[in-house]
Amino acid sequence: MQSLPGAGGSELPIIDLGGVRRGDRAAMSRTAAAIRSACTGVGFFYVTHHGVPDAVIAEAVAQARAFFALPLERKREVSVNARHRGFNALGDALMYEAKRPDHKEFYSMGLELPEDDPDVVAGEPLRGPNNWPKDRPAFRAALTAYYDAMGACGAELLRCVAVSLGRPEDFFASRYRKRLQRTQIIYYPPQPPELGDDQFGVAPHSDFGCITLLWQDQNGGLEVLERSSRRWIPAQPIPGTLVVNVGDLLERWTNNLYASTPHRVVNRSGRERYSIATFYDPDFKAVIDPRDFGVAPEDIRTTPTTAGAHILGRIEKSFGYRKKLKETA
Ligand SMILES: O=C(O)CCC(=O)C(=O)O
Ligand SMILES: [Fe+2]
Repeated sequence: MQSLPGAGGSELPIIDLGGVRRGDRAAMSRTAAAIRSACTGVGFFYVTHHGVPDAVIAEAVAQARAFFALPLERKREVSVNARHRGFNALGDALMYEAKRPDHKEFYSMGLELPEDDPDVVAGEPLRGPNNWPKDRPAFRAALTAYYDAMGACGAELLRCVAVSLGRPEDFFASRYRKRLQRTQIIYYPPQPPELGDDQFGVAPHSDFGCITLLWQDQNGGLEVLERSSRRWIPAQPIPGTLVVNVGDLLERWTNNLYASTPHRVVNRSGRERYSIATFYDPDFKAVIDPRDFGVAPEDIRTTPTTAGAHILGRIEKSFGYRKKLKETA
């Protein structure tokens, strides 16, 4: 059952992580095969028994709702900084050649590193402490717990991904010692129909990094471009699951074996939609080399890079605030 598309009425595969999390060897090979099939196909799947406690999710969502309900000037007190930490107002993110900026607000956090961390001192981009609202300790606690639990789930998933690519389970661990994991709470106001068909909550895009783990509420609105049919298929909400997808960096790393699939969000529910996206990405200096997965040097399709250079390059292109930061620097 576990790798069958169509399970639970969804058009995307549903993969059960429970066996792997219990250390069951047979489950590992089954799950890795299901992951390989999903990643070479549609590039998206749901995971069940993902191990992130319901209470951790519920508290992060409650804190997200309370944060976005604050007056704009309060949210602007933690406006996004050069390390890509903090609040982005409506209109701050423009995907690719989209006509209009995304109709969403979001708040980003990452790995909490002190100012005296050697990589922070050395000026490694995107590194440093988070940009926490001052008077909201419960917000910080909830998001930190969520970040850590999602990080554990991401590590578990990548053990399966490693096996799915014929590598030892711990292949990714040495590339994730100081991970560039970014977690974003996202708020999509109800989208008035008069905004038109070229207005999106998130315009069509593919994700920058290796894998994304998404919690979404019950309102729906995420759609995935199925390449074979050129059809946008809904990633309908399924309680108790996360939606997982391959990003551009893993596509590049696997020399296009795994598919980083375009997706988009339109919140037509008439209600407020909340989601939490976790981009579970490697160390800044991690080398992205398809030879890791047995690709012959003459077959490699892209130039070598590091995770940090790739992700930073994509962030620079997608967020208008970075241009403003440079102008005022
Ligand atoms: O909110 C969602 O459902 C998806 C968000 C997304 O695709 C992204 O932030 O990259
Ligand atoms: Fe995305």
